Amino acid sequence: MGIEVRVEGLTKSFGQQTIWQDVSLTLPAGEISVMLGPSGTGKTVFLKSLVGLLKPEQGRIDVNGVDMVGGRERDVMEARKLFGLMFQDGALFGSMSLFDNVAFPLREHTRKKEREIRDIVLERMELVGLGGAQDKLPGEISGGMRKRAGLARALVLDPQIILCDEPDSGLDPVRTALLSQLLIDVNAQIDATMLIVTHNIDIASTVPDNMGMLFRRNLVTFGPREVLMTSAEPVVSQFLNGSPYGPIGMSEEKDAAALAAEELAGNGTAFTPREIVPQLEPTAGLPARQAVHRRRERVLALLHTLPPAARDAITAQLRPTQQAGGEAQAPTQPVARPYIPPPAPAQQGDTLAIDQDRVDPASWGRRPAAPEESA
Ligand SMILES: Nc1ncnc2c1ncn2[C@@H]1O[C@H](COP(=O)(O)OP(=O)(O)OP(=O)(O)O)[C@@H](O)[C@H]1O
Repeated sequence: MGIEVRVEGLTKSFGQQTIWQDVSLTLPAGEISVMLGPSGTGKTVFLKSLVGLLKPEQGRIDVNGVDMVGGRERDVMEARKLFGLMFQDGALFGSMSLFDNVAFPLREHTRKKEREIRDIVLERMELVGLGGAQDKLPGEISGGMRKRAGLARALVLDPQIILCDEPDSGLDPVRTALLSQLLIDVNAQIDATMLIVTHNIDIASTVPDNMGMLFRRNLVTFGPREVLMTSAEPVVSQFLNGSPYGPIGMSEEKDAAALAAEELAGNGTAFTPREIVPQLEPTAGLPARQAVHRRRERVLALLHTLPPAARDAITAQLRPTQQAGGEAQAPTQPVARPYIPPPAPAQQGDTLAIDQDRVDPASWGRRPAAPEESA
């Protein structure tokens, strides 16, 4: 199971510029969380701080008993091995094949033999739908494939915490929907704690268990997804609705005069309640997400602390139903799948389609057929 990440009172500045201050939140073990926020609000800085690559001036980040801010560098380096990182652009080495890119962390951080490395790399590439593409160079493949290669690389060290920085950037809507499904499927199979930074509302509304938002150097909110989805905060409403009207401007925030002018023109940030889209479920045939059951218990325990709108939304979805026999039973999970048109004919490996055979959990630990065998 993934590891809980506890952030307390975190403040980060670069010189005179405060990026965010007094940020406190907990990423629950094995659950998927999303961090939203306009450009430049410090989401990437937050991810880099979690893994100890940037050092906030104040606060602590507890990962498996190690403080990633003030802990001994040797302990921080050790704790860093618990993380898998997926960067915006895949961050692949252009001169290395996909195989070598994905193998890189294993060669750098372990003493595994090449045969074992090969097995792990091919498994993870298969998991993300890149079976057969191991000899390609990053420059020879599509942006979607590069993302998936980045995800495969993030998975090779069996991470217990996965951080994804804008995994959807540059992807078309279909690839984004398939990527959302892939993130859910990966979580179902390895039960890792995941934090995804994204601007994409489709990912935000269908993938995470928890959501947060950074704005004006502060964490606006962080908690069960229903809290943010039902929030009447103008900045949250504006962001989720993609509206030009509200506190977010081109240079992050509008001044009071600009906001007053919008109000006068009748373009104020009136709250419009939005429908909560059901969360995606793992692809048929994969194990159920273990986090769902843990989250149900956790969220029900903190229900009384949440705003009424969030409480109602959660109660509608989570409250165990009392059956005639008296036994409490969890409600069936709502099923929501984005419409995915049939994939166009594609070259081998040049699609983000989740092929059932490829992601069959039984394939874990089994060496997939080499391209010439499967051709
Ligand atoms: N190493 C650094 N030195 C100085 N300033 C930095 C550094 N890294 C980031 N910043 C500044 O921190 C701020 C937040 O950057 P960050 O990349 O975290 O934003 P973001 O929310 O991820 O933006 P986007 O959504 O556009 O990717 C920016 O003003 C950026 O210029």
